[in-house]
Amino acid sequence: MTREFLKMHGLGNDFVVIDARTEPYRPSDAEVRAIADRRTGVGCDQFIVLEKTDAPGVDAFMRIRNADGSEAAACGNASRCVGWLLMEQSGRDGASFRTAAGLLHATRAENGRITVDMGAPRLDWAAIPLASPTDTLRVETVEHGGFAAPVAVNMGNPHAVFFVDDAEAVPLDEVGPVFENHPAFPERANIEFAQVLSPTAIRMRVWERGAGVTQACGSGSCATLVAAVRRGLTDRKADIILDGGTLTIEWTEDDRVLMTGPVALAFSGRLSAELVSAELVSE
Ligand SMILES: N[C@H](CCC[C@H](N)C(=O)O)C(=O)O
Repeated sequence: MTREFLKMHGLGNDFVVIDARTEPYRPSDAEVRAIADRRTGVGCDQFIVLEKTDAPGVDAFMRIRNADGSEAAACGNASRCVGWLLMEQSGRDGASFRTAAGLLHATRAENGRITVDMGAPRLDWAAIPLASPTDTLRVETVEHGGFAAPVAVNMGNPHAVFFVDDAEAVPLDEVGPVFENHPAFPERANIEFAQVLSPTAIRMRVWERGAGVTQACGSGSCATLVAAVRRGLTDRKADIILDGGTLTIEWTEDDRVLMTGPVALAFSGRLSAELVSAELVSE
């Protein structure tokens, strides 16, 4: 059995997308890792499967898997790509789809960009989650390597946002995994390093849980804006300047986080039967 896929990305954060709404598909961790492999597979940061849902007005359930096979409940860049795909298929200017974190709504924005309402941030220590009761505005237990205590934010997935003077100088490959796997984060965490440039602009680089350094992180950009506002560093709407480009994030007064940015469809293809049953191959 082979599977058609689409290769998409949001600012270089790339995805293999499979529409399994008519033929269910629940790949094993090994299959996901094999498909995500940049030499022997298609290569991607996240593997996205659209699953059938009977909920009225909801077009699909979006299953998110990191390159390491782990499942995540939010992926902002993939949400924009899936929102665009669903709108292209329906001919409508909006799409609603569900993730493990809740219901998302995508709409068209100007210049071919897509806006996704990523919902309300979760700010309580237990919602991040953190290992013990902690002030999420300054998580002291995570201090390491000269980096001041981060802000913890959950956007459906856990994030730790470190504010730094120079984002370019952060040794991501060295400190990323230390913080991702820090015992303060029982479900691990996505790690953002943010340099505030102005009240409406932040330079941010990211080490993603389950994927490592990526060109962009949509949920991480949302978490970064929320963290900056909580610290009084920016306005409630700002541009997040990532390695792969810029996202515009707004934390509205009625507690919704709106993310706007581009989407791209790079190519389509077909997974070989060997790749789809990678578990057999890797045994
Ligand atoms: N690595 C994330 C999932 C992908 C998030 C990112 N690609 C985005 O655009 O939000 C996690 O394990 O929570």
